[in-house]
Amino acid sequence: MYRMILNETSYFGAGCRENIAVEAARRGFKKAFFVTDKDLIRFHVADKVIEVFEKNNIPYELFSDVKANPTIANVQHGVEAFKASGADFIVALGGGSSIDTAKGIGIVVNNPDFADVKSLEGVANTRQKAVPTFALPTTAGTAAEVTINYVIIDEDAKKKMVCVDPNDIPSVAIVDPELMYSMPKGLTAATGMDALTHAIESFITPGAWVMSDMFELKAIEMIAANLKAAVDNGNDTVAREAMSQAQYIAGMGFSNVGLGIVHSMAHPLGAHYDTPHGVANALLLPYVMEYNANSPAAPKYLQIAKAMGVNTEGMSEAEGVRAAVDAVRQLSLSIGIPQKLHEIGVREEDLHQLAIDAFNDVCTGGNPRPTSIEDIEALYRQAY
Ligand SMILES: NC(=O)c1ccc[n+]([C@@H]2O[C@H](COP(=O)([O-])OP(=O)(O)OC[C@H]3O[C@@H](n4cnc5c(N)ncnc54)[C@H](O)[C@@H]3O)[C@@H](O)[C@H]2O)c1
Ligand SMILES: [Fe+2]
Repeated sequence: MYRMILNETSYFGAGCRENIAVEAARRGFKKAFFVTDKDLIRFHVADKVIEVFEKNNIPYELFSDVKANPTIANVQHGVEAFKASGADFIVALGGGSSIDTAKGIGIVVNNPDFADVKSLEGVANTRQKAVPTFALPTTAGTAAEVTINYVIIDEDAKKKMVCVDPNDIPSVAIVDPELMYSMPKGLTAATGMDALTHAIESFITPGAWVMSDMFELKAIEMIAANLKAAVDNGNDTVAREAMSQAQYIAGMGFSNVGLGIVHSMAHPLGAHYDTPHGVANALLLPYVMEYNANSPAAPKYLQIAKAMGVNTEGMSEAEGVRAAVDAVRQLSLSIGIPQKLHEIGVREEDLHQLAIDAFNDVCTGGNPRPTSIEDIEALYRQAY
């Protein structure tokens, strides 16, 4: 048996943010609680949504107390601000950080038993759907606008909590590439590699099936063909549009079948050093792909290589594995991703603790090769 949970309605394409007004009117919503972050205000991305509110006389309350790699406090402040606002729906604009914070807010407002936020970790037993949310991604990476997950840092425990809850899925996704043009090169590169990691991990996870495979292969193909162009020229409208769609397509799959230990290993880096999520994934991905090739997923590497643009005709399974890993490493190098953990401030003496945290991450269950704390620590050392 397989399950697919997706948005009620999704829009794609340049300028599609105008549909905030269409959907709000259709649903009879009166006031928006607008969740975003300070950089998106500074880069005038938030203005593009505020213009839609103003043009259509939609009152809104701005909440921008969200940090990259958001915390429990971000969610709790948001819950208080939402209650005081008189809003009846949420508009979340941002990368994964703003959208995930909005998901946490929407869940806690309608499920007050979980006000501590900590109890939402893993698969929480919430009873009510979140406050209806329209999610507008500004990065082409996390696909948080279509996933049933959100990731919040518990600062006391120094831990990224992965929360999995179908009640949090945004009702409307609005994927407008014009909200992504202002991403600097490094952010475009890192978030694009996050999307590639989603596609590859969920293509080889044991729960993958025909429909998720269809999404993930297409996403890999689109990312391989467009990510470098989007990094090289942020105003390349074709590459930006393709990336905005590719990351969503990857999300349709991974949200429903799960990920693997690239994500398990990336999360503690975010919690301990505030490493940007995409950088952590991008750096670890080739090492973990090599490790996971020793699993029942090995035959699928040929398909990954092919989707990455490699001519795989006549290749053996072992050659397919090599080709897939090489293609990913090459793409990563070509867009300036750091290749070693010591370059991004990770401390060697922390690697054992990081491995324990990674092993206990929710994503570990989706890995195609059964793993252990020792194996994960060895992978961190290899990437060090
Ligand atoms: N919900 C999910 O399914 C899911 C999946 C993967 C990752 N995540 C989580 O998402 C978070 C990472 O999200 P992210 O990688 O999208 O980045 P982010 O939301 O953390 O944003 C990083 C920085 O980039 C800025 N930024 C975003 N869009 C911009 C734009 N268009 N122009 C200029 N600056 C912009 C932000 O203001 C912020 O300062 C992590 O916490 C990660 O764990 C969630
Ligand atoms: Fe991710």
